[in-house]
Amino acid sequence: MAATNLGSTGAAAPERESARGRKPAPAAEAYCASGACVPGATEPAQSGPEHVTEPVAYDAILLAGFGGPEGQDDVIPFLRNVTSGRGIPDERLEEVAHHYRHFDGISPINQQNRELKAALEAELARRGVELPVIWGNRNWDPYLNDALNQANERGFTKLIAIATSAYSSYSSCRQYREDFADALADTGLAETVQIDKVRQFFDHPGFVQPFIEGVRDGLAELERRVPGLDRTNGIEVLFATHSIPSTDAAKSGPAERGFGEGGAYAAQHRAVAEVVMREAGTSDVPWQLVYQSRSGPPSMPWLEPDINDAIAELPGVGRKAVVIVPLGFVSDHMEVLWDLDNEALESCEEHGLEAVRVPTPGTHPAYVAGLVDLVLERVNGTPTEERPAMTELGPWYDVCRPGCCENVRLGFRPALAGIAP
Ligand SMILES: CC1=C(CCC(=O)O)c2cc3nc(cc4[nH]c(cc5[nH]c(cc1n2)c(C)c5CCC(=O)O)c(CCC(=O)O)c4C)C(CCC(=O)O)=C3C
Ligand SMILES: [Fe+2]
Repeated sequence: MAATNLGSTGAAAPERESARGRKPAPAAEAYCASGACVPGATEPAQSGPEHVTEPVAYDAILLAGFGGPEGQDDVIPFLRNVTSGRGIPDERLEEVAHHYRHFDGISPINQQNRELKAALEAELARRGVELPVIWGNRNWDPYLNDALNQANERGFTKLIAIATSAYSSYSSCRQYREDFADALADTGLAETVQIDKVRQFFDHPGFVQPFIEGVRDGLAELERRVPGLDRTNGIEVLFATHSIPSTDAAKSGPAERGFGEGGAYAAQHRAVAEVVMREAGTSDVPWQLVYQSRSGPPSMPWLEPDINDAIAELPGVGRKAVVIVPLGFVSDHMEVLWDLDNEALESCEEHGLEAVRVPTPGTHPAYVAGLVDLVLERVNGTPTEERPAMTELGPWYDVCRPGCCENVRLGFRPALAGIAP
């Protein structure tokens, strides 16, 4: 999270272990579970379909979250899990811990995922879809391993995963895929359980709709608060997302598609922001994409500008009010509560700017229904041209392309739901 400095202690690309201290899965069978594999082949497939357009009889949905601490005693063990393999001493972790300490050591993220799970179950029931939802986290209890053991006990062998993360990058896509492979290896289920994953949903209407409503309502609220506010000059819409190391950004998305600086990660955010401004009927209002929550050593370049630096510039160009849109986030977790509602809103106050922060999708009915649509797309094998996507970049891949979202700093780990590099 913001203003921390968590460089590793220097060991270059250390051998990574899972949070549970086991070695990663061997590659071949891991790739086969993605459906991208040639039957009988011993080497991972080098090519395969972008979209799976054959129906698949899934047994259950795997809701994969980030995980967060739920009490003061959980905080350091949780941070050790998140930073596992980077050799960061506990004293440095305490710097990050103070955000969590401030909220009694409780991240809201697990409760938000419990609520999302319940909302998904209700929507599935409403539509008569008989797919149970199993929830597991990358970094905290209930872990992905627990979810897979539970799936196995219930006799489920084909799982369709939803990761609570919308865009393409190492942290927001590939790391989930790697952790699926690790969890199958840890639980000894790599031979029996198949995990596929729904496409990244940054431009799915269900994810975008809540932001469209949020921008519309946020602007109306500012116009109420500041009489005579000039929309074309007085307001700035700041689309905020998690900063990532520039090297990760450059590697985000399939290697063969040139997305320019910031890679697919920045391109997807820019494209969605444009759609939101158009659909909210606010194309006359100035906007920009800004980044938050950087960590790592200052010597390492991360995506910029930082939201607080961007805010500081606004009074100089005549802005009196700001709409902050947490475009990179699916729920009001710590990054939103601390880095936006605490730090960014404080920056606005310091610079004399009226500000509103619009809601994240959370359990918005459109978002929940959209996630169910994404699952049904895979159950039914929906043809590419029938898949909704609000930007020209999508509909994104069901099966990630070779080398997609690789992490050059941490090195290669096998991943599910993709084709081998
Ligand atoms: C793109 C992105 C998302 C959005 C996509 C998604 O939603 O998945 C995201 C989400 C989240 N990140 C979270 C927490 C943390 N992220 C960390 C570290 C990092 N995140 C990164 C990126 C992202 N992170 C990166 C590049 C690092 C540096 C690691 C490295 O060098 O490779 C650290 C370690 C300390 C630090 O470095 O600050 C923590 C504690 C929580 C939980 C919040 C809660 O508890 O409510 C959530 C949802
Ligand atoms: Fe993070």
